[in-house]
Amino acid sequence: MAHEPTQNLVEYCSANGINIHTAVQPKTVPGAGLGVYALKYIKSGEQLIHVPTRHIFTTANIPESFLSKSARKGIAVHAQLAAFFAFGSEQDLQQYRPWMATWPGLDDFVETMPIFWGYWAEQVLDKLGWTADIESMTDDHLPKRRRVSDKSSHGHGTNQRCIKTDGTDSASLKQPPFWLSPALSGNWHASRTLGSSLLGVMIEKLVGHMKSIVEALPDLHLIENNQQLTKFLHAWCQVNTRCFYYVPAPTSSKHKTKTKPPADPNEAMALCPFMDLFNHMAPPPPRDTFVSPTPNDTTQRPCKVRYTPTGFTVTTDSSIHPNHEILFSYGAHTNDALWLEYGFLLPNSTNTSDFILLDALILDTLQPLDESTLEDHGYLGNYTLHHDGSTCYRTEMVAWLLVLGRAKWRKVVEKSLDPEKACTAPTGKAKYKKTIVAWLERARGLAMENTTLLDEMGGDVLLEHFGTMAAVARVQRKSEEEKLETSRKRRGMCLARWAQISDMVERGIEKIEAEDQ
Ligand SMILES: C[S@@+](CC[C@H](N)C(=O)[O-])C[C@H]1O[C@@H](n2cnc3c(N)ncnc32)[C@H](O)[C@@H]1O
Repeated sequence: MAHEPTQNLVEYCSANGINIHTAVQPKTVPGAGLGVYALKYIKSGEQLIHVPTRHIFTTANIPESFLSKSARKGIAVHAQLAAFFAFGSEQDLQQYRPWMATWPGLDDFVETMPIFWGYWAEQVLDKLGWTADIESMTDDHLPKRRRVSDKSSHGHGTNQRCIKTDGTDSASLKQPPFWLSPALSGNWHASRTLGSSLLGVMIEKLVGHMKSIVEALPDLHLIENNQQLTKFLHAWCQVNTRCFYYVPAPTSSKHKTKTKPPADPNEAMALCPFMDLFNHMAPPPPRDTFVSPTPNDTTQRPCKVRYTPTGFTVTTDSSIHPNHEILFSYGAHTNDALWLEYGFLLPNSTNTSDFILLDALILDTLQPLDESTLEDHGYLGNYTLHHDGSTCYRTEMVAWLLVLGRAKWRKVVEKSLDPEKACTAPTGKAKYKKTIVAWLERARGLAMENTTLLDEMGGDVLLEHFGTMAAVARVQRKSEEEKLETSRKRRGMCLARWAQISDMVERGIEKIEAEDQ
């Protein structure tokens, strides 16, 4: 009987001096691909894994025959790693195959990561200069109907007919649609947009990476050939979701000083066998340093990951019970960031790092002079509502501006006074509360509206908004039924996020209403 990929990986690790605790086993986690489980009770402080430095994969492991030193200049580490795992020669990749065999398939990313969907996918292809003409040279087997991207304008040249996703033939979407959460799309579906969006930033990064690879390795035909383009995107997502922050230790004992980390932390990227199998849990609040945990404290905490000159070490930071999943923390990320970068949402209640941005809703209610006053004092924008319903200090300061008036508010800020104490009007606090509640009620209304609109989407409209990036769809060749099913799943993720946003907003309203007058 053929070995399971996870069993092969364990054997590969053991043969290569990668030390794995005997009570640790990778296995499938419903809804999360593979994960790592405890077979037996594991105490807090036990070492689970040690990966020697020679098995940490960095750009130093990419052979020059694939990418010369001079060609690497100006190519992000992320892009170099992705290109190697996508297009390295079989001879070079062979040694990593038992490890790579445990990585997720293309569908896992394409289904869950919004960069592959609808409007956003079109943005990627447009920025890459992916065109129907190039497309038709490489994909002759495709039915004509699905190759339409004729760019012919209808009437005023604003409504290009253009299929860049696997949806139906339709007018391409000109505005970022609201259906993702506001932080991802930059759009609350209110009159103001948020300006920047997490997804927009990711698209710029991806496109920049791809263009640099096209320049360095033109023979790959990365843009002209859908297979190649898809292969790169797949590897890019593997690297994005599996990398670790890593700065090499000094190479000799003579050079004891630590290697200087790169200015851009994204350049300190490495991949690491087995360690990339751990799923994420939100980081718990920091422990009170003066109180040691009680012996019967059973709260599970993420493992500690440390880099020492000999390699990476993973140690438990709490006891783990048999058959429980052992987890890492990928950092204090909002659910929007987890969705964008990793393609999943944590249940609202478990992500204490979650928050949403209220900027568009708050700025909508301000006069231009209010905005310039806030800007002059460094309070313009970045207004957050946290997962527990608390609003940030910046939001509160805007509410106080509307209560106190500009002149008094300026004095409060310049003299670092407490605005509540500085407010002499008897109805001041009530007005302050009412202002914040009004913003949150607007958020509640939009969340409900957007949910209803999403719920009502069906058939072709659903495919148009949630279709897969055309270049990728042409490689996947899913049936119409499968495409619709995938679109429904994606819509389901959006609905789940809007439900989380609604819950946060409800908690916010309850919290502010419960405050003393
Ligand atoms: C570093 S990999 C972890 C191993 C991965 N599950 C696998 O099958 O190879 C990160 C990916 O795991 C999944 N993941 C991690 N934590 C998760 C969680 N708490 N819930 C759902 N999926 C999770 C996401 O697909 C993410 O992109």
